[in-house]
Order: sequence, then structure tokens, then C-alpha cells
Amino acid sequence: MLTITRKLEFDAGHRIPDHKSQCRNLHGHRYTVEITLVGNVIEQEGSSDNGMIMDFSDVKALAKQYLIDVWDHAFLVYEKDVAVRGFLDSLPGHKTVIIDRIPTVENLAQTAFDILKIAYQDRYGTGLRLHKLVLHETPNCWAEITAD
Ligand SMILES: Nc1nc2c(c(=O)[nH]1)N=C([C@H](O)[C@H](O)COP(=O)(O)OP(=O)(O)OP(=O)(O)O)CN2
Ligand SMILES: [Zn+2]
Repeated sequence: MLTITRKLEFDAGHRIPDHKSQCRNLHGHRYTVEITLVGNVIEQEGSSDNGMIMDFSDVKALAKQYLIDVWDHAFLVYEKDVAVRGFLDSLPGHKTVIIDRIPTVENLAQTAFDILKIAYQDRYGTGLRLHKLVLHETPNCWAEITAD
């Protein structure tokens, strides 16, 4: 299978409310996301993206629009974490993203996958689709999702 992968980074805060150790504290990470796409190679003489599954700059632009610019420098808060939601609401203009599940790297990877799956789905009529997403929370800890 032929795939392409684009790596992007963003900074975000989170906490795992019921964690047994220090992850229950408000803290942040520089997340790294690796987006892997599959699809037919474009064959259009004279086209800018001839020979490509998708131009890496277009992969980046869509990722920024749908995910990176939304989550970068935001606090990713679990919708049931009422204590932190109340605090964030008290900060005027604070960039907060409410997540419908606990913001572990597993759940954030699943959420990011669901968002980006729609963003890339068959843009060019070439069967383009999101194949895999890897989300690194730290250099040592990450989650991977591959399409069914
Ligand atoms: N399965 C998961 N385990 C943990 C998660 C998670 O999302 N999924 N998250 C955390 C913490 O939020 C934190 O992101 C990880 O902290 P830590 O284990 O300290 O990671 P480090 O890479 O800094 O580990 P070192 O041992 O310091 O190298 C915890 N668990
Ligand atoms: Zn963390």
C-alpha cells in the first residue's frame, strides 16, 4: 500500500481528572500528530500535484483548518470536568475546547481521527482517505489509530 504522511505539532493543556498520579494536575504538552493518507496518485500532466497522492502543503492546510488551529494553545477539557470548566469560563476570552471524553492520548487521537477523516475524504475523486493517525503526547507516549 502506498501512503504519505505529514507531521504537525501543536501545544495544548489538559488534565485527566481521576488520574492516580500527577496527570490529574493542569498541565500541557507539545503534541505531535502524524497524518497518513492513502489514495491513487494523481496523473494529470501539467498539474501542480501530478504524481502526488496529495500535495503536502494541502495536507497541512486542511489539518490546520480542521484541527491544529482549533486545538493549538487551547485547553482540552473533558465535558464532565465541571471544576475546570467553571475555572476556564471565568477567564475572559480563554481558548477552551470541550472534549466529549477524558482527554487521554487515546481519546484525543480518536477525536482527531474522526475530525480529519471528514476533512480528507475523497477530495479529488481519487479515493483519498485518512488511513492512520499517530498522536504523540510526549516523546515517549503515543496512540495510533488505523482505519478499519
Ligand atoms: N494510557 C495512557 N496513560 C497515560 C496518559 C494517557 O493519555 N494515556 N497520560 C498521562 C499523562 O497525561 C502524561 O501525558 C504522560 O505523563 P508521563 O507518563 O509522565 O509521560 P513522560 O513521557 O513524561 O514519561 P517519563 O517517564 O517522564 O519519560 C499518563 N498516563
Ligand atoms: Zn498529559
